[in-house]
Amino acid sequence: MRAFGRIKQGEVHVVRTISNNEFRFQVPALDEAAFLFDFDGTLVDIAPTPEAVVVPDGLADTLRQLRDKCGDALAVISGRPIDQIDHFLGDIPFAVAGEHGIAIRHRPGGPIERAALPTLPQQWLIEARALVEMYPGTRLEHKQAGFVLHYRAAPEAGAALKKAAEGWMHEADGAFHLQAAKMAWEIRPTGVDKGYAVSLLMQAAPFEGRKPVFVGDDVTDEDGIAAAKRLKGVGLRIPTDFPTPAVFRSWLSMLVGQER
Ligand SMILES: O=P(O)(O)OC[C@H]1O[C@H](O[C@H]2O[C@H](CO)[C@@H](O)[C@H](O)[C@H]2O)[C@H](O)[C@@H](O)[C@@H]1O
Repeated sequence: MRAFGRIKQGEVHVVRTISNNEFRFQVPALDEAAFLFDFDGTLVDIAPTPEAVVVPDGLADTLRQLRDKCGDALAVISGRPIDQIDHFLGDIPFAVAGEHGIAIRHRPGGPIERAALPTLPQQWLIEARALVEMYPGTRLEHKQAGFVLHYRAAPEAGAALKKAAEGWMHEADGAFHLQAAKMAWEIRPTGVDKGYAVSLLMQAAPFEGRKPVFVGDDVTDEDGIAAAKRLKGVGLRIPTDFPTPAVFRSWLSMLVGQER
């Protein structure tokens, strides 16, 4: 499904899909806005595995144009580590926040700043490795500060993985928490989220003084959406405001003036 029309009345955007559904929201003008986008399920479609994601034709060009038109104020805020966003998007975003805000690179070529957080208990990793061995099709994605148990290829294993993770969270006594993700459970240190990343990025150039427009699709994105709204900006979610990533991308290309 793709958007095929947009009416802009002042700052009100109306996206109409081929099936004639209508989505309305307000977005600041490009010279007043800062854009902070989630990656998986927002800029790109969900794929069977994290590596299988495809950056659709035209997206890089659209994002470059957007960055150009909003004074460089374009960031990607992802649950993925920063190097994976670099792999898919290269130098397109000005800033990148990875691991849900734990790692932030504020400017192109700049250092990656990591939040100081509790160290992941190695015993959980050992147990997680054993667990994914027990359930074929599941997989472990190890991040620096936590890990993800994926069950997209083995949906029937989701409940068992969750139960194990809940046991670890009981031991963690609040230092870590369990995040529901898309066909996955993520174990993350408590204290940093995408809202923190939005707030931090918005404190410095080229984002400072602009109104944040955050777009995401998952539970973890709700913190980014809330932070953008707190900062007098806009928080939009797929599927509430855009039915699919494809419609979101169509809207983006219309926003920068390449009507599709
Ligand atoms: O914050 P995001 O940029 O949306 O990243 C969220 C997680 O995305 C990845 O997993 C999800 O997307 C995969 C590719 O579409 C999919 O196969 C998987 O089932 C999803 O859970 C990534 O692997 C995670 O590290 C991110 O936290």
